[in-house]
Amino acid sequence: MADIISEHRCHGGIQAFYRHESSTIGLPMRFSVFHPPQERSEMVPVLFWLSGLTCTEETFPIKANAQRLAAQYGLMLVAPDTSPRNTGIEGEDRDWDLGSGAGFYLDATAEPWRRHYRMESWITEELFGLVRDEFNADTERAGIFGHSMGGHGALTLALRHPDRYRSVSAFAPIAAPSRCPWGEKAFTAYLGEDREAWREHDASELMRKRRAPFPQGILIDQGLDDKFLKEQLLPLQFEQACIDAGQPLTMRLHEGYDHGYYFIASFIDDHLAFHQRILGG
Ligand SMILES: N[C@@H](CCC(=O)N[C@@H](CSC=O)C(=O)NCC(=O)O)C(=O)O
Repeated sequence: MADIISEHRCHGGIQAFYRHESSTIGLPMRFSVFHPPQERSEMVPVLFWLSGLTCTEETFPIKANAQRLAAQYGLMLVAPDTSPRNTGIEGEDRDWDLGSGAGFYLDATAEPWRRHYRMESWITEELFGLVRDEFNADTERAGIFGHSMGGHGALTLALRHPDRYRSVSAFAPIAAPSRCPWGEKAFTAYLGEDREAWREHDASELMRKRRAPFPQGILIDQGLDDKFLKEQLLPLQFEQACIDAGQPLTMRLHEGYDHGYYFIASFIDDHLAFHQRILGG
């Protein structure tokens, strides 16, 4: 059972914030849900949003401006927090790109993270089931999208669980984490030194293995004034992997846009329309 933290009328629906005792994480976890007005009378498709480093479950509902069109389409939006919190692990709050706010959407296998840092299982199993059982969500029509670390999460969780998610898109994803400083730091800490294990959580590596699991395509938007583009994000690695795998991909590069939520808010409507085309009806 999830406890309501707060509820707010928004575009005829409800923007809600929840907390639940997660058996997967072993601690309380938070998430937000936009309930569209249609949910009062029918089951609605559900779109999971994964946020980036330093974000919480509040960042997307406050900054992305997604509720207006989600209300029109009748799409539920679920945004989980980005990591466990207050685990007691020494140094969990020391770095903004590791530990709190930086769960990387995988199940850690290395100490001291492995007990609580189980974001993949939480999102794909426990939270997915909670949304199905407690809300009027049709999880047979589920999609996933995200930004930066959350773009990495959306692509990897979709590729690792294609039975769960029928549609996937991303804004400025960390597209080849095995080859960038953010990914190398997180994977070393959470998965250990064995780079073979990293491949199972790297979207570009997974795409080469999975061979085009999304026939209706994948949408990626990337700003060209993004300060993280060249060192951390490496979208061309993913584009090449899609070409090699025969996976249809629309990769849009935008002059003048940076990494932040003004960029996301500028193109969020296109992403909602993309998912609605696949999940709607
Ligand atoms: N503290 C960092 C900047 C952190 C940052 O830019 N976080 C991004 C996601 S980065 C990849 O996952 C974000 O979404 N921030 C939230 C926001 O409201 O913009 C630094 O010092 O550079």
